Amino acid sequence: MNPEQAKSRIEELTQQINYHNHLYYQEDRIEISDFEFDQLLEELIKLETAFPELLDPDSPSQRVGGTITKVFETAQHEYRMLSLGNTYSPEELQAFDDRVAKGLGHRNYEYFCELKFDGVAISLVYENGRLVRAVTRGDGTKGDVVTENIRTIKNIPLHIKGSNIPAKLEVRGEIFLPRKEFDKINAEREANGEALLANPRNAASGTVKMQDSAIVAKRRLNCYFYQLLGEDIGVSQHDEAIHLIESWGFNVSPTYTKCKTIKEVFEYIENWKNKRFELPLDTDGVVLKVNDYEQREELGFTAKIPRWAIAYKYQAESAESELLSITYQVGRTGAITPVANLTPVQLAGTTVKRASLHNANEIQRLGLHEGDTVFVEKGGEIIPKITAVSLDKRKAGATAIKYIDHCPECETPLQRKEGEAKHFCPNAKSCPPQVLGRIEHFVHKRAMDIDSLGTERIKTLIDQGYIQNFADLYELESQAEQLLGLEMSQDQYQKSDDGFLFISLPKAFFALTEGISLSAIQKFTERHAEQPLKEVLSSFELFIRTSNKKVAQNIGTIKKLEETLSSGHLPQMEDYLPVAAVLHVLVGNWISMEKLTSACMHENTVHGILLKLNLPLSSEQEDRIKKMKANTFQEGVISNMLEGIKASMNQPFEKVLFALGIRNIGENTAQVLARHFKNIDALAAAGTEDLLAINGVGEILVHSTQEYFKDPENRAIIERLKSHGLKFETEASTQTLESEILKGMKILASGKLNHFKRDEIIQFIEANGGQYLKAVSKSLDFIIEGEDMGPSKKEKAEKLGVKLLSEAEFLEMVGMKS
Ligand SMILES: NC(=O)c1ccc[n+]([C@@H]2O[C@H](COP(=O)([O-])OP(=O)(O)OC[C@H]3O[C@@H](n4cnc5c(N)ncnc54)[C@H](O)[C@@H]3O)[C@@H](O)[C@H]2O)c1
Ligand SMILES: [Zn+2]
Repeated sequence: MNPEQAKSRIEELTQQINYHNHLYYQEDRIEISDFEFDQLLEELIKLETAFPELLDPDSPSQRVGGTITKVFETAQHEYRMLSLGNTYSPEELQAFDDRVAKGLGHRNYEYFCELKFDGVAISLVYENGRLVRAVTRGDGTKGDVVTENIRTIKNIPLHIKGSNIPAKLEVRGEIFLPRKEFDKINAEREANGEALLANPRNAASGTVKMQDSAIVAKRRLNCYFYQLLGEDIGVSQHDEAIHLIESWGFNVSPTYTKCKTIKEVFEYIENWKNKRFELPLDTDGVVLKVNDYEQREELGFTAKIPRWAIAYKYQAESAESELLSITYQVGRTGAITPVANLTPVQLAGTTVKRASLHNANEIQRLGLHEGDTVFVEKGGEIIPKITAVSLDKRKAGATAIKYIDHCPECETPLQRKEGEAKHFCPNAKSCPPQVLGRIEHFVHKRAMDIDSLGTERIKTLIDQGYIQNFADLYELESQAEQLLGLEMSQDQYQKSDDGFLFISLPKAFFALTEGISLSAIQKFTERHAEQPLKEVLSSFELFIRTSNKKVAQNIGTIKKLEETLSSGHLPQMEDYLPVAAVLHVLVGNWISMEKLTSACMHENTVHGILLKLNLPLSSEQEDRIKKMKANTFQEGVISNMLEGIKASMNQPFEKVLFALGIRNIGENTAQVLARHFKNIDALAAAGTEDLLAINGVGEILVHSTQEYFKDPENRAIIERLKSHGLKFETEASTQTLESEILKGMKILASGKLNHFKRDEIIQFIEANGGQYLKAVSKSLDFIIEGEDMGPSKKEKAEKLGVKLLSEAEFLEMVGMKS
């Protein structure tokens, strides 16, 4: 490559890297994997090394990738917050160790190793044991002050206790969102019809930079600490520092260890390669650091990274597998997700049987054909993905995968919106997973809070036609009697094309016999799965003779079953028995076969059939028939459920509004809207202007709200809910008299107030016509200065010429002089 070519390639790389850095740090999004990003950076560094005259001091190779935002105050870091060098190759890691050895004149040294946590870096400054400031890494020199948000993280000490705590110290760590929390948030977002968070790292980063600490608190972020800094911290080794901060109550990941040689480091890396997936958070490598602080000083820094530490990053593992089929899942919002079913392979320590395909574009991009051999990769994600197809192994005559055009759950033709990657089922009103999703959202703890209604129960009530939307819940009471004995899992049933009900062999055998356990019967039927039904029946007789005490009685029953099957004109199905035949044996002759068969049409469970026939059964017969059923609704469960439904009528308007599941109206928006409009009719009648005037309401929300209220069916559901006594207006506020005394004013409160708690002051300002802003800015009318308002905030306010009012002055102004 000549200097000309190098120059243009360097420019190209710089531009690309800056673009991806911007996405990654400012927008919390990615378009390429970390590996691809690191390759770009490595290429740039190589070129700059080969052509040193082309090195621009502003090159992304010389700078820490992040920047500061304009929303928060900024603070200078006392010690720069650097990045880490990284490598994916053992050879380069060995080369790093050689450099360290050389740099230290081949004296002895140790490495402190721990996992590289995939989150966001944070710096906490403590003065006299009190947390005074939390700052993001920013551009390495200065960062955003996000103290309020960080305070909400439960295991971050606000005061540190212990002896010998330096007057001033700094602790650094990585904030992360535990994978479980991430999944939970996404499940909720999906149910609310909100956009999903891409990965736990982006979610953590976005959360730390949120404007509203109350939402941050709900996200349950966590943090691992890995560094202690300060003038007189009194230790000279890193591991001692870690023990120290641990003893002060900082959360330290238990994964750390000390290694005496690079060989031990390699063992550590190998050891965690698969085990790291069992950790509660995403990790993407191992960080090794020279343990001794004096040795660190000798080794020093480059512009961007320390020379005494490096990150070894794990490459995503890949394996080959065969595509068996594609399942199309219908989400709670109707979005279709294709999932590849694969022959099981071992990957990153787990057996992989499925891989996500995201959407139709992805299938097309891969050019997937039936039965293809594919490469699967598992990175940080929990669900592996297919990265490529092995064309050499494509089977002759294989056809390309054709994407479905009808909903697999309800047969409605699928739609795809302009600019959206996913297909979706537009039948929101009666597509079962969508109905389930809405009702689950409705009963959610943070909505109507009916905790006696779990997913399985809701599903059953939908499948059996008891509810179609949440308004039906309030009419369940009148059907309590029918619910008794309702079956919850219907895996044991099959229906023929014309709607005739069959029951699995094990369940039927279990009901027909006595003294044999269901699991023994299941083992028996598994062993005989390949045999035709006739042979299975005679094998079962043999099984009874050799393993059961009640031989005569049980054989008699099976004989009767054989008779029924051969005499009647009952339909047949592999591995299943007609429910009519089993009931005939159990109930006896006094009900005709015709009646039984017709009752078995278009019913989904034995429970449904018995309701239809309304037979006077002996208790012994009832007991035996019960053995055919799945888990059922019992009396206690039903009364519990009905009580929960009744109690939910007391939920306040904002919860009811949230529960309705209007697109884009999350919990907080519901609160804001409820407070503003006070009742549902005012909200329904609100015009675009009225809505847009509210803080935090944008066009998208206006659109979905208006769409919702336009639909007569939604209005009808609201009317029904109203008639059942649900609250569709706010209760008269007990807190303050509403006034317009603060009308049009933009206000911030900072520091500790005596008269108000944090959320009270916000409520108070809003209830009196003012607007609460969360950061110091020019547009503020004034700041209410609390007891310990931060000096930097104060300075900024003064610089911008924003007026400061003491709490007493503010109280006087609103006529609440205390
Ligand atoms: N995919 C993309 O488009 C894209 C874009 C930009 C950056 N990135 C990725 O971001 C990373 C670059 O970011 P970076 O400069 O922050 O470097 P880095 O994240 O690779 O390394 C530095 C950071 O590691 C963190 N860390 C985690 N565990 C640690 C531990 N045990 N000890 C010390 N530090 C620990 C610290 O927060 C530190 O700031 C690369 O991994 C890169 O692949 C990706
Ligand atoms: Zn559907």
